[in-house]
Amino acid sequence: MLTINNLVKRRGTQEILSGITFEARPGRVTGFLGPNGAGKSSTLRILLGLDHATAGSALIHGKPFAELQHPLRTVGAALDGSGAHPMRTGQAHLRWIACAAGLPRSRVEEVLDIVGLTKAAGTRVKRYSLGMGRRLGIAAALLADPEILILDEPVNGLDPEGIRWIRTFLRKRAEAGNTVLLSSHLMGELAETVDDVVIIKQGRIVADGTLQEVTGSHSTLEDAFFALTSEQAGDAW
Ligand SMILES: Nc1ncnc2c1ncn2[C@@H]1O[C@H](COP(=O)(O)OP(=O)(O)OP(=O)(O)O)[C@@H](O)[C@H]1O
Repeated sequence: MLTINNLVKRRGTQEILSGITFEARPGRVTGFLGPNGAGKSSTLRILLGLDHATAGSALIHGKPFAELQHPLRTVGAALDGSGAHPMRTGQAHLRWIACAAGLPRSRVEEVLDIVGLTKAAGTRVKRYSLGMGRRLGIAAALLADPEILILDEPVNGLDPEGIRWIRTFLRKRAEAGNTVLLSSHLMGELAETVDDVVIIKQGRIVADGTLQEVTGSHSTLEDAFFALTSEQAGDAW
């Protein structure tokens, strides 16, 4: 369970998060959606202990990330890129992380299989496509088999096959009882994947509910998203 409560972040004179409140629950895929610069990554970075909040809290099972007893077993995250050295193979990258985290080597082969990278395990990361890099980032996040998965813009730039794979993968994760939180500025690709939707615009939550609730009277989630996020002129996309 992820609980974000009245989160505020100021950078200099700019308030980039203004009282963000929402939850992501087990067994569900929660889509954290909003245009570029809305504050999605900033929220996720605070949740993962990579940045400090000015006020409010972002808790994982009721605790800040830094206080988790078993952080890797609790939460896995893939933010931008795979984070792998381009000259390393995907397998070597994962073995290095597994070793540092005290996880068995055999788990590397398991996660390579889960993300469909077994055949490319021995290929250097510099030769990976964008989609393969995403899969490698997800594989690293899965190494300790965490209950919670947090992905920042997982479908951005992927081809239809890659998007389909991510959708199926996330649905399976949630159906197994895990909590999945993903951010995106793309709506069309996600409507079939998410159970719950949180929409952020200019550092404020403008909608929060089940997919059906947020879609409301609009014909699609994409229409609802545009209606909720394009009220003011001059919004950046
Ligand atoms: N390190 C930083 N220093 C200063 N401002 C920042 C920093 N990181 C983010 N911001 C600003 O905070 C705001 C929110 O940015 P953030 O990256 O969280 O948005 P986002 O919703 O993830 O956008 P995107 O979809 O483009 O990744 C933006 O105005 C951005 O310019």
